[in-house]
Amino acid sequence: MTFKEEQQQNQAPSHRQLRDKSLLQSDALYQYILETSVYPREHESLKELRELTEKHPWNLLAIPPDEGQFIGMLLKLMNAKNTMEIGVYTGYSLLSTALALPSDGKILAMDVNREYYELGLPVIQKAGVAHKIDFREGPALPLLDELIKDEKNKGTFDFIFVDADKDNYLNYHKRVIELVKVGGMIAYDNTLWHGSVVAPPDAPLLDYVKYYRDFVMELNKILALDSRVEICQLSVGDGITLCRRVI
Ligand SMILES: C[S@@+](CC[C@H](N)C(=O)[O-])C[C@H]1O[C@@H](n2cnc3c(N)ncnc32)[C@H](O)[C@@H]1O
Repeated sequence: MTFKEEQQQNQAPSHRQLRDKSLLQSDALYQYILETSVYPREHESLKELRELTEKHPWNLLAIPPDEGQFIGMLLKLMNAKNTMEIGVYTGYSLLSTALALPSDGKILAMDVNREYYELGLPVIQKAGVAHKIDFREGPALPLLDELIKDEKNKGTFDFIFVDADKDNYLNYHKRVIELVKVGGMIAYDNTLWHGSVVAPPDAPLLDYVKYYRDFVMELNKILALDSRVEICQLSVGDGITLCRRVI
């Protein structure tokens, strides 16, 4: 089936388009994964946060629960302690990270909008992990520039999750590559961008999907050629590219 035909057949909203972001080909399969792996083990507070924000108009922005579970597992395997998140929204990925870090773990979290963060904050506090979070409100680029000015910050982060404005991902990459440690990881979210990275130029895409597609494709091209990182692009959620810094 062509991309166009697939789009036309998907008039009714499915998890791929609306509530949960996933590139899996059937709603039933996605539901099966949730029911057999995520939901029985999802931390009570993640469930609470998901339920609290379900009706928020931008809830689609949050990573899906299977991706949260994946990030949590990855952080534990890496023994990550010092992390950063660019793009917090109401905090689903932030809480997934905070729960996976040790009690003295840290997350430097940035978002232009504190209101979104504060919506989920009570749940994060109730989970007893708010002390791990240092939230900074504002555009991430100047905050990163400030961090880089201080040599002491360079090469100190175990894990950096980038999930904000896609048209700035390359600008983020230029900066976070200096902040992550050799052997540490940067993870870029949405690198398959609703599957649009392989859509023909005339595909009937939503405006915001169309607008960011070229930026995402450019990022993918550059990451594939960047010898400073070893990459692994996974079709989890909307696509996540893991970049392990090697030099
Ligand atoms: C996709 S959402 C993040 C979702 C979040 N990681 C989660 O899983 O719940 C993107 C967020 O990036 C924030 N954002 C957009 N542009 C930004 C910028 N220039 N600097 C920092 N945050 C930005 C938005 O306010 C929004 O909350």
